[in-house]
Amino acid sequence: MSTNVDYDCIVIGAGVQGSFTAYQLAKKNQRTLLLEQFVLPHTRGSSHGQTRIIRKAYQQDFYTHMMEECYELWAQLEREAGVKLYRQTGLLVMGPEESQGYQMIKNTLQKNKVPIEILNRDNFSQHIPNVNLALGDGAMVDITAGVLYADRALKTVQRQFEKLGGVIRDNEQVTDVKPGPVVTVTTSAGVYRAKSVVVTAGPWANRLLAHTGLQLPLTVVKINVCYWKEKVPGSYNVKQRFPCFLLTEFEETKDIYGLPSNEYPGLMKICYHGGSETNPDQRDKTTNRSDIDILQRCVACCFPGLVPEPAVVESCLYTLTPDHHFVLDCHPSHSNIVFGAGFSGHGFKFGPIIGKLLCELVLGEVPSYDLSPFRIRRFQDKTKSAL
Ligand SMILES: Cc1cc2nc3c(=O)[nH]c(=O)nc-3n(C[C@H](O)[C@H](O)[C@H](O)COP(=O)(O)OP(=O)(O)OC[C@H]3O[C@@H](n4cnc5c(N)ncnc54)[C@H](O)[C@@H]3O)c2cc1C
Ligand SMILES: O=C(O)[C@@H]1CCCC=N1
Repeated sequence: MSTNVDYDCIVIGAGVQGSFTAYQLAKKNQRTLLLEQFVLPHTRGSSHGQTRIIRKAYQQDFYTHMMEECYELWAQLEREAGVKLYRQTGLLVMGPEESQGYQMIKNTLQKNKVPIEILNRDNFSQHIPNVNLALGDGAMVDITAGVLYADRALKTVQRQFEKLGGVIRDNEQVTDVKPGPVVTVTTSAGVYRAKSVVVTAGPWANRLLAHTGLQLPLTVVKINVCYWKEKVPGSYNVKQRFPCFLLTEFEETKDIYGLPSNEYPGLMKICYHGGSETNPDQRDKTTNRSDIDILQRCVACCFPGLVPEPAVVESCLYTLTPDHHFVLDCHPSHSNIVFGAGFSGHGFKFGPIIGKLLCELVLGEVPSYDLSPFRIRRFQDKTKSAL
């Protein structure tokens, strides 16, 4: 080990993005430290919970392209660790047939030859029982989509990182980051020096980046994670191959999405893709339930086999960018500080590819994908740099 650094790289934040980045760095023989402020596993950020949707159904080609490789990377991790992380269920996409959002998803899937099934009003209920297709809505199924076992995935990638010689220190909050050719990271327990640092701090990203003189246009919102009881147990169950779903519009508001009942017996997860702004350290002090009113109307209208009142409500955080695209970049003044932030409520499925891309940025390699949709220069006047 060289005398003036403790690690080649320090990754700050052990959510899905930091954990995959640390794992990729260790695979490239980088001596890597992964720091986490809470005791692992925890439920205070964005990566907790048992399930997430994985899909290629996106409006933008660039996400669909990244997902092609990402499915392979998930499968590779499953093989390496000998665990099952993905279950194919398909994703039912419903939305006003003529709307731009619905048509853009359909075009992207067709253009990229993703296997899909278009359903019409006559064969819909035969394929998808217990769901009402709203008048004027179209329906299609992204066949290869499914469920990722999120908590298990996080634990698995962290264990694989440690097997590669990586070090995880949890219950250790980063309190300062001093930029320079060698970056000095101060925590609640000590001081570490590294050639480079990756900030993957989720809802706390701006708090960390402030030490480096950078602020991104990020908004943190609290999501009410709602579970709905099946009237007939099993009718929306993953074992019955009930699909995940995405409703691109309901009452002209944001998307609504759901996953088959799985983690809690007899309860299906259905959430509104939005929430109210919060301070991540005060998450439980604020409760806005206006989204739950919308969800109740949606459940009553489209899911007649569910009790239209949530049986369980949990909390999770989104960190939103203005365009809802991720931020993957190097610090404008310190190229050895790399960050991944603003995953805008849809980043989990991309974990393996985000890890690969952030690792490439650390190593100064040409990124495997065009990063222009994710660079900070797109924000122009919204990015505050004190340097
Ligand atoms: C309800 C909900 C449903 C979702 N559904 C989907 C889905 O179906 N499919 C999908 O692909 N995505 C989904 N997402 C989005 C996805 O879960 C997130 O994009 C992803 O988890 C973000 O991960 P992250 O690593 O950036 O953040 P986090 O998981 O929040 O990780 C950041 C970590 O940094 C740590 N940290 C912060 N500051 C410090 C510090 N100073 N010192 C040390 N550690 C620090 C935090 O404690 C935290 O552990 C959903 C999100 C939510 C909330
Ligand atoms: O990322 C996902 O697939 C889910 C569903 C759509 C909205 C956000 N998260």
